[in-house]
Amino acid sequence: MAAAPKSMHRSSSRPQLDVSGAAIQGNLEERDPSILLPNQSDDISHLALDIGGSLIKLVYFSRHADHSNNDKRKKSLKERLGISNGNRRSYPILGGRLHFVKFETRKLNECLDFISSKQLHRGGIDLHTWHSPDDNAIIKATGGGAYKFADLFKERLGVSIDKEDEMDCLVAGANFLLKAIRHEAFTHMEGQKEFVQIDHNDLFPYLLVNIGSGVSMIKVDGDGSFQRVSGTNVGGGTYWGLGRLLTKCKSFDELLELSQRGDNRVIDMLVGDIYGGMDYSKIGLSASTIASSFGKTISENKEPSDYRPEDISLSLLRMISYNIGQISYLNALRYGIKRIFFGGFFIRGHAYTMDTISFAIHFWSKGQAQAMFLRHEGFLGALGAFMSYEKHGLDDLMAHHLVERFPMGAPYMGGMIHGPPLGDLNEKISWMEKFVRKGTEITAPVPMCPPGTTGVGGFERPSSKGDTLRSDASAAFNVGVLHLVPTLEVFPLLADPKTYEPNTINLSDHSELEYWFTVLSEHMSDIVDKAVASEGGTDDAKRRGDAFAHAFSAHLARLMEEPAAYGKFGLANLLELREECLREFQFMDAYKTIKQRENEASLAVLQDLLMELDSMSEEARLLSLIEGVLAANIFDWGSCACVDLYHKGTIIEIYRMSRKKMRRPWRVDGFDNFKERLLGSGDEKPKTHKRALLFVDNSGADIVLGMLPLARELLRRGTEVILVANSLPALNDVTAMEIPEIVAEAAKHCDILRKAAEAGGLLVDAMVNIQDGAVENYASAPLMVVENGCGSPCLDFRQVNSELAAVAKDADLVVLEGMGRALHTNFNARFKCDTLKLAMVKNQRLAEKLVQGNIFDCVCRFEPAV
Ligand SMILES: Nc1ncnc2c1ncn2[C@@H]1O[C@H](COP(=O)(O)OP(=O)(O)O)[C@@H](O)[C@H]1O
Ligand SMILES: CC(C)(COP(=O)(O)O)[C@@H](O)C(=O)NCCC(=O)O
Ligand SMILES: [Mn+2]
Repeated sequence: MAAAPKSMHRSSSRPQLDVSGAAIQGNLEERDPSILLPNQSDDISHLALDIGGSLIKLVYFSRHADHSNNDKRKKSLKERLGISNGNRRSYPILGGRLHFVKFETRKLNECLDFISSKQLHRGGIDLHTWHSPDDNAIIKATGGGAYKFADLFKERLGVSIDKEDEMDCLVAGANFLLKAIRHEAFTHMEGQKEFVQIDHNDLFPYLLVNIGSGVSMIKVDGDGSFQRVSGTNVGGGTYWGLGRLLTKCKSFDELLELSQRGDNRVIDMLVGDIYGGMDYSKIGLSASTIASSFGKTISENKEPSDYRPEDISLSLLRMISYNIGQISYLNALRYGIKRIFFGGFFIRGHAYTMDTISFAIHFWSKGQAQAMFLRHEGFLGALGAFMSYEKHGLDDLMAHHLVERFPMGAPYMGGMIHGPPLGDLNEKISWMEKFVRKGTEITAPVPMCPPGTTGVGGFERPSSKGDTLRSDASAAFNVGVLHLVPTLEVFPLLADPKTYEPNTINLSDHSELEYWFTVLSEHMSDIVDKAVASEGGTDDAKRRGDAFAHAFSAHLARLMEEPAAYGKFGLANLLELREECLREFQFMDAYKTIKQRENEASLAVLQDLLMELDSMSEEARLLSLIEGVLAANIFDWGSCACVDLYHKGTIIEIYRMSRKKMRRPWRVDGFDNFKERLLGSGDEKPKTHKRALLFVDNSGADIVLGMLPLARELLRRGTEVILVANSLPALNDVTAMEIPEIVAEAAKHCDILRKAAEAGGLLVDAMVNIQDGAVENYASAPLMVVENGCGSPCLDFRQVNSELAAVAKDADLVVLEGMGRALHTNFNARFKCDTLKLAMVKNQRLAEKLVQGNIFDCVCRFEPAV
């Protein structure tokens, strides 16, 4: 075993920064000196490299200690529900994060500094297989640089490089991405990006074209089964190298940017130039088709400096992209392959490059073959090298284990600031402040005029007009951090997991995107106020609040410009992004005090409500309970309309007003069906539900006066009830952690709840009994709490906590409550069991779109098991 890396104990919510030995590198007068934190490291890290001719790609994994199994309550819940891990390892994979970073190969030193500042080379204390017998740390690496720089790595970092074959790695990386990332591949035609759903059973064979410095073409037939069938020396290095010679550009991005303002007709010889302005229609060539790239320069007596660098860059880019497209097509044809995936950093997410390649494939194959691109384009080799570590278990990863997040990652690019992802909060904020001071929008695009009419083989007009090229730093936003969460699973009650789509609203409709952009922007100041107040309103909190606002605005602006920048992104993702962004700036629970206050106020009137309910007939009570849930769902701090309302009355006043306004029929009214299912009709007594999962929404009146009384009714009828709540806070939503306390308080006023909570192990006193194994002795059906595995106001049933998935197997009733979980997401979702969707619509546009109604209308939708 290697010596343990210098790691520190730190709480998960507020990591400490180890600044011992911190030093500013280089010239202090420099604008952005590098800051090295030599003793700071992630908890445990593993690293793999792909050192290419142009770029070094780094994939590293940081693992965070998992404390979840220490929870006493959870353990007893597991026993109660018969969820056990037995002797087998509970999860085949480690939880943690995969980060993607790149450096220019010519700046290898920056890369070495980065690795050493994060101690990435010292990872793997608990997996001795990742170390060589002589205790030397080993880093897996591929690409030519793994050979060329092996000695340097040994010298500078004291690590040995374990060389992995480049082609093996490319294929392993591509197969992994295509299998594990839901929206990894996309087509790009005429400026339109479209994500492709890959059918894993129908993936092979495909042609993988990796456009790095040079180009490799690999026919892939399966995992580890492939053949490099071709390649070309005219690749990314050619574009960058020739471009540099011809334009004097200092960076690749500058060259690419130039192309966006270019007109290649000045450089390229077109068919029209040869045919006196006419088409050569007999063989299908229009006058604007390029007959000969750079051909026009032969007939003019000009020096290279007489041409505009913009035009040169565009001609070059077209020539090379088109050429690669054409050779790819020929190879696809040669092997009868229909799907071609393009990777490598030459692509650079650049619309024009992708359009040109797609055009070539489409044109030559007459639409038979399709070009697809990959979001992690340049990281295939590095990922493959990472996969080659034995026993990391990543091969078992499935799409539902991965959650992609988009933190403000700019400091990692270009090696300006080296620091750990969490500890560098301060630097992150400084970085935000610096950008704001400079008046530079972080995501500001470089303006681009649509190039003039040019043509390649009938490619009349480059269609990626309006396209933008971002600096490398912000382009890094395209690829987020992949969170590996082994505890996530597909919800087993989904009727058809394959076709399930959580989002109801399609943000690829630009007017929708614009609308939600405005709503979220308008809500910004309120959320910042709450967040800052939740942290005591200190100067530090204000500074973080500002940084959050800038970061989230930057994300919004970025998405407005390029809706597919972060992959397929729905409203649920957008709302979750906001919560994640708050957490990134260490606002762990912005609505903490509001939630407490509302819980207290509601608990104070619970007893009266329960008495009132108990005086009713069964039928009247059921209606009153559902009315209660709908009325109490008004307490939503995420809705602009509701926030306005709160300035006008107390919680109880608003609740009463909301109840008073309840008029049936509701906008969607399936109450009678639900009632019939529960109470039956005539003499027929229906079967009692065995287990109900109640997906709860907001704190305060919503949970206390709405969902708890409904739970109580089900319990009293003999149904086991599991309250399913968020794992992490989102707006004023109640979290799973907060519920036991609320239930304990409510149980003081109600025998039914008390007995059920005791039976469910929710009351701390009751825990003692449970450990005696006295579970069966409880007369009451149990009330339990399970977390859903997410921290968003919406819910994606493809990725829920494994405990929830386990308890769902015996459930025969699902109740989804609230706008986020029942309308924004899952309104159209179908389940294998009876389902009740309850929500008040607190947004006018949504009301119109979804239910052809108005704000504050209610939805009560009952769907019997399918
Ligand atoms: N920031 C950059 N610096 C240099 N080249 C870049 C950059 N971004 C994209 N490229 C392009 O990507 C190519 C390298 O792609 P990559 O997949 O990393 O291949 P390699 O492994 O050969 O370095 C370069 O030749 C260039 O065309
Ligand atoms: C974030 C929410 C989905 C939460 O609603 P809930 O699930 O609590 O009913 C909702 O507040 C929302 O859509 N807000 C933005 C729309 C608006 O301000 O009108
Ligand atoms: Mn909510």
